Amino acid sequence: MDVLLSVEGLEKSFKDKKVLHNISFDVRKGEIMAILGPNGAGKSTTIRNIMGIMYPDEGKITFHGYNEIPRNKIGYLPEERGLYKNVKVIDILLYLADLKDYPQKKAKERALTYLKKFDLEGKEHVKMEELSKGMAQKVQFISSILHEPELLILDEPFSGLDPLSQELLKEEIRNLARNGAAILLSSHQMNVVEEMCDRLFMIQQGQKVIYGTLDDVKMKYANFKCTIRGKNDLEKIEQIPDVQRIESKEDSTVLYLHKDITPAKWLKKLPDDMVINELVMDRISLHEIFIDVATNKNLLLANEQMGEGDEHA
Ligand SMILES: Nc1ncnc2c1ncn2[C@@H]1O[C@H](COP(=O)(O)OP(=O)(O)OP(=O)(O)O)[C@@H](O)[C@H]1O
Repeated sequence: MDVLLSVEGLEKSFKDKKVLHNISFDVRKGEIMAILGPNGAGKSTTIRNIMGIMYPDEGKITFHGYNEIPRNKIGYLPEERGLYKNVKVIDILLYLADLKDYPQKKAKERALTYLKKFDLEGKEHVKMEELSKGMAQKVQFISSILHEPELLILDEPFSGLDPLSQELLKEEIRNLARNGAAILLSSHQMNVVEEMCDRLFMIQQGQKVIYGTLDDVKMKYANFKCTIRGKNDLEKIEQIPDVQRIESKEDSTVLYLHKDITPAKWLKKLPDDMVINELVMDRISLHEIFIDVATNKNLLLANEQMGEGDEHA
């Protein structure tokens, strides 16, 4: 896949506090790439540097290999929401499209199509201040895609949206990627990332901790866990080999297993008299990986496993 945006060796400090350390990743045409990390990790700072809202101390950002970032080819939904309040929906959409040199007639057609798609038909002449928060957010999303950007940067696009609107938005983001847009998405909703993204880049305290395809990350980093429903003595469960951690509730137990176990072999080690009403063997979720990384539990492991060589997997 063609690399559209390339970020190389980004460094950024605020006064004497360094908040980005050697951040490098790329976003390719037609992919949805997630940028993840705990609060304060450096996601928005990275995005603001890409958008030219601030400048890096070191490093290079290129678009199709060129240093010049063409603003009219980028769509951006910032973390801070809010468009001009005292302006009608259609006027703000056309104004923003015009700023990107996008033809007005086409912009109007697209605006009306998207308003309908996002359940905002008939709202084109309503003032922004009269919309609900979620409605205004959908208009802001429309403003970020109206000019058919090649690169779309979405900072927490789903926050504050009801489930139906989230689904509509997800579908539209997938559509845009299918049609060739490169999408960089920042989200704290790991289930959404797991559902939608092709690759992910995770930052912790301004440093890369994980970078790779979702499949790669799960294969290399998500150990197996075994959930057993059935009432069993904890003492007996504790005898089972290759278990890293046990979470036990009333009649359900989750066994987090060591890396490198072979599921079929491990299952044979369960005691014959164990009460099993139901058993599920799967890998830990991205949500659990995130918590492990954010609490530094597996930080070392993450760095070891996702070395430079894996980046272009
Ligand atoms: N303008 C600024 N001046 C000084 N420090 C800043 C500024 N902007 C961000 N920071 C600091 O940089 C670090 C990274 O912040 P950033 O907003 O990039 O994090 P984030 O990953 O987007 O977090 P969140 O998930 O909370 O949005 C934080 O320690 C923050 O306090």
